[in-house]
Amino acid sequence: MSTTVDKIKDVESEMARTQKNKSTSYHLGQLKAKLAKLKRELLTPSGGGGGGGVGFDVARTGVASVGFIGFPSVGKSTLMSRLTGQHSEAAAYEFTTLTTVPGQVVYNGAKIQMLDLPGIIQGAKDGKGRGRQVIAVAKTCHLIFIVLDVNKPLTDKRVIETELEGFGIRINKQPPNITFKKKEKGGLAITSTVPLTHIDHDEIKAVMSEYKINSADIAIRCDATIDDLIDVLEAKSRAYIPVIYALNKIDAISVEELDLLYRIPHACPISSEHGWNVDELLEQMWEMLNLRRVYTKPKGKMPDYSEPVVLRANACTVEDFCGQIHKSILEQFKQAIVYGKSVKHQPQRVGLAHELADEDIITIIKR
Ligand SMILES: Nc1nc2c(ncn2[C@@H]2O[C@H](COP(=O)(O)OP(=O)(O)OP(=O)(O)O)[C@@H](O)[C@H]2O)c(=O)[nH]1
Ligand SMILES: [K+]
Ligand SMILES: [Mg+2]
Repeated sequence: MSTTVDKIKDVESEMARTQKNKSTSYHLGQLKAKLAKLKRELLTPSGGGGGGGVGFDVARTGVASVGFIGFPSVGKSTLMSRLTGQHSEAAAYEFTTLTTVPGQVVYNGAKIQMLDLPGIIQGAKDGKGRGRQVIAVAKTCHLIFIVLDVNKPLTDKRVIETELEGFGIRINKQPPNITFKKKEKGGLAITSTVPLTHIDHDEIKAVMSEYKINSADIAIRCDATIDDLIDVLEAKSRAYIPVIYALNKIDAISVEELDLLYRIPHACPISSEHGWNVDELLEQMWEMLNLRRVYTKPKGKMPDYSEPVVLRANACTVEDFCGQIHKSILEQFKQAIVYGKSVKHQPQRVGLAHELADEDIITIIKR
């Protein structure tokens, strides 16, 4: 019996043999969908092993977690110790770190968990080394630092990205703007609001049929690729995670070389060893995490600016705020009075569903 890895190789080589043209687009669509399904199978084997594994899952603390991913000896642990004060063993030999090492940074009053992880190597997503367990942890983080050694060629960047993408992580990307609604009958009705330059309807039909969806309304609102469509169908095994490229060891390069590095999007050149530019890295981290600080103002008093309640952008309603303070507040909740960017009038009375903005000030009125 051939293994999933064998099957993947077969499909990949068939795709390589097949030229892309009008008459093969249906077949290629089928192959791409098959490939996506096989890859998912590989990541979630029935016997387990696709998940965190012993020593890899750690208790999550703080409002968000940031995972460190990179090849061995790029300086992840040195960065960890530098940022958090939590000692993580660093040394010149590869695979110094063998498990997840958690630490914490308090930034703008928000507790942020940092996860130093073992190095990964090419082929990690296919099970080389402990790569799968490592990437599985990264997949549950709110932000990933891809740590790169500036002395190594930047092809390393591409390799790491491929490893993460192969595991269903989508880097600095929003979910494709495609929706579909299954129907009992009537076939596929495909509508698009922009011209589709990468896919034709045959390819879409082939993919949908591989997923056994023969009748549905499909609305495409972006110039989607077939991979985008597959990402939507595989939504459960995809994670859209922001990434910052921490370009480490800049103490070892010239100013001219450093200048080139600044052109890489989402990059932050640093020296973990010397602590150079790590403030900038934290600032970028804060931007990317998109957290919201909400200050509590007891009735008739000044707001408490010392200890904000910090919310994530996907859970930032007044209800989420109350939940963070104490569940019992919800039972007595009458309304909230809010000052700040989330309201038109200063102040404004709002209900539980109101979404709060960064640095809003809130007073809860009880019944
Ligand atoms: N020159 C220079 N060396 C650094 C810097 N950061 C780390 N190093 C050195 O790089 C080597 C590896 O550092 P680690 O922090 O152990 O790297 P790692 O990525 O955690 O390695 P693994 O846990 O083995 O994957 C050590 O010898 C560090 O002293 C830096 O900013 N500049
Ligand atoms: K090391
Ligand atoms: Mg390490």
